[in-house]
Amino acid sequence: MSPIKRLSRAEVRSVDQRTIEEFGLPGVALMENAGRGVFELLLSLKVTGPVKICAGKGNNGGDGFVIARHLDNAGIPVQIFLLADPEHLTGDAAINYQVASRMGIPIQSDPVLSDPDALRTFLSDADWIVDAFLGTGVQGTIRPPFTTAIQIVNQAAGNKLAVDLPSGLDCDTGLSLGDCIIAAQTATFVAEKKGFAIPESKQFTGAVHVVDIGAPRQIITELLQKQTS
Ligand SMILES: NC(=O)C1=CN([C@@H]2O[C@H](COP(=O)(O)OP(=O)(O)OC[C@H]3O[C@@H](n4cnc5c(N)ncnc54)[C@H](O)[C@@H]3O)[C@@H](O)[C@H]2O)[C@H](O)CC1
Ligand SMILES: [K+]
Repeated sequence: MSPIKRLSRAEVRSVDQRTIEEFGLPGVALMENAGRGVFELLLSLKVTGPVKICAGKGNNGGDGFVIARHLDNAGIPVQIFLLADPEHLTGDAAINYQVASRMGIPIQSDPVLSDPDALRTFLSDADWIVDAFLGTGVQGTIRPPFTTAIQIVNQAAGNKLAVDLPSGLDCDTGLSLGDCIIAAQTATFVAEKKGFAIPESKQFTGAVHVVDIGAPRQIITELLQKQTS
């Protein structure tokens, strides 16, 4: 069996950048493929809903908005909790927030988690909880209010699916950055992350699924060849 392809945080973020800058594919197309891939994984996991999307301020949250749109289109009940101010969303995440909002998908936002009980209530009837708080943009120890939000998600009963990586996992070391989502399933984009090779990461990732987001294969091949050279 060929060795599992794994990329570092810097490598996988370069895939995004090179796809957009060298090949000209808009980032929102990558986000669409990412979100669609997670939606299809949820279907394969026999999701019935309600699905609760926990979204952050960056493109990991943006993936969450795409996932919500496809679930809503499929008639599966879905709601979004945004741990950010919608006004502060930018780029592809802002685009997909706007679409989800205009579709009437219920969205509650609380940028500083002023009401933790509202998040507990939001999660209390979840079939699946989708962790779209933080992805490869994380650096350093997890900061409030994500520390409390991650703890509340971990205490909730629903099945957890992490988008790209469990929020709070260092994708290069495979270790927790203080607080980390404990997921049953992780849908990771482009390739497994370097840290997933560390056995300790399994307690956070659960079962890992690689989602192809349509980045040109040359970029990934070059990165993997550099690793072996
Ligand atoms: N090629 C790909 O893999 C694609 C990935 N996509 C998704 O994009 C995210 C990465 O998005 P980015 O906007 O760069 O960052 P995040 O959303 O992960 O987080 C940014 C957010 O987090 C805050 N933050 C940073 N460090 C900390 C910390 N220690 N504690 C708390 N908060 C922190 C920061 O302020 C930002 O607000 C990737 O994971 C994928 O999900 C694309 O959608 C498709 C292509
Ligand atoms: K995540």
